[in-house]
Amino acid sequence: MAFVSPLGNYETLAATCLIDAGVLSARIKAVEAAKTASIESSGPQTTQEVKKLQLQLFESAQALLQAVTPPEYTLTQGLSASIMDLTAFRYISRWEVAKGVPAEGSVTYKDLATRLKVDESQMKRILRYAMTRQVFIETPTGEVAHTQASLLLLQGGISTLNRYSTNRGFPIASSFNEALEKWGHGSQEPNETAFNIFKGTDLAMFDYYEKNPSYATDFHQVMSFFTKTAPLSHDHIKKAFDWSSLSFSTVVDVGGSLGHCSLAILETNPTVTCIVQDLPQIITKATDPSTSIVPEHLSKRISFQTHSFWDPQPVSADVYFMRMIFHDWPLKYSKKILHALLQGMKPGARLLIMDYVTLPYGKLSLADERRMRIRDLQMAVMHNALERDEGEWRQLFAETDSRLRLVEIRTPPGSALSLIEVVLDAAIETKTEVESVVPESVQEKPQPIGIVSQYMVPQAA
Ligand SMILES: C[S@@+](CC[C@H](N)C(=O)[O-])C[C@H]1O[C@@H](n2cnc3c(N)ncnc32)[C@H](O)[C@@H]1O
Repeated sequence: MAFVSPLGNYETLAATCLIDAGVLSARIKAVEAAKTASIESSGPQTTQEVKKLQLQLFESAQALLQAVTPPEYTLTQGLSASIMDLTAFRYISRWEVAKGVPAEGSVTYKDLATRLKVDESQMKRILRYAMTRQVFIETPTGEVAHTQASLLLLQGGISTLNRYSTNRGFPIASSFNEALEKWGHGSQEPNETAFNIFKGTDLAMFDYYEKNPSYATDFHQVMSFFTKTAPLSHDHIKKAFDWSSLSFSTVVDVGGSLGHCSLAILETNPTVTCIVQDLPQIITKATDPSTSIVPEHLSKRISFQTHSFWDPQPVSADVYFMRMIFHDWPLKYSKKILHALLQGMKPGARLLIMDYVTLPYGKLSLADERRMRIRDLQMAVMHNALERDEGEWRQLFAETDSRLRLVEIRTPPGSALSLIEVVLDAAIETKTEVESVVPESVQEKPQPIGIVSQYMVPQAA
């Protein structure tokens, strides 16, 4: 007898949709009424509120849809749809179809095909499929017009992400099985991945990017797009830790890219200085006046240093900040990063890791659960890495060095990332890199319970 997942009964799920729909409609009506009466409706805040309610309804509807989806659908028709979504979006992105359609009004298939220099019949079939996903629409006179979704393809961030997902993400992920066949199951080597099969390279992804900076551009654009989304907003960096408690401290931002996180930290405390470390290509970009993102008023308190986190940490600082670094690396390599960092850390120094902390299966809404699992698999196919739960974070610290004490895990409301605060205790013994067994002293030592409060996940990362 198959296990039927407890998704709740149909009436409850449908009632939730009805309530959410009612609240959303009422809010939209109130906003419209305020506009008609020329009453000041509070602008972006109102738009945000409506979006939030729309998202709530979308999530309730997904839960209902999931409950009523026939079991065979996901494995058959649903799968065919996923394949054709990717095929159509890949075509649309490659031949920049969105740019050929006027933002207002419509265009005939013939004129559009001529504009794009493609075959009209092929294009029409692709677009008619995409229309089933609300991307473009056919007007009553048989012409092509934009929908809200297709218009988004004219925006930098979303079109870059769409191009990256269809051209890179999809072909890379589809090589996952080949990577396992070639290198075996459970490899922890970052150069034995689906990415390596896809590119035919023996370089790990970030090393490949260092050697092929133009190829890396898309990735960095996608990262910068994600950083602007609410769940990865810099505000969470400011709120996750009491930066004002630091006095004339130096923060080393390891793998800090162009320094965007450090800039957020600097804004919280005028006595703090930051050193951003990253690979040579990135530091060149960060310090080149034409690509630097550092505003004049913060330039005296931030510096950049070429440093690979595989090498001993050259700076002895009060605080080390590492955001979205460890999720790119499996246990074996994360331990190596920590060992190299420990070379520069003095007792009492703090390591602030801002990264994902996954929750046990089933603790999140279906939509959030799915987003979390997507990210985890992205790490698997790109790097043989993973998103960690609290136990896996504890394991990483305990297996690296018994002096690394996890103080607390905090998740600011609305943040996809948690702040994991770790202190280097003054202690007796440092484990060597080759040892991987958790020593008895650590097993017996009561660990503080981490606080994983509100947990939200972004669209992807
Ligand atoms: C996922 S990005 C995170 C960037 C930034 N910390 C943030 O939160 O947006 C990973 C960063 O690690 C850097 N990186 C990769 N390998 C590195 C290495 N060996 N040493 C230092 N930085 C490295 C990459 O260049 C990139 O900037």
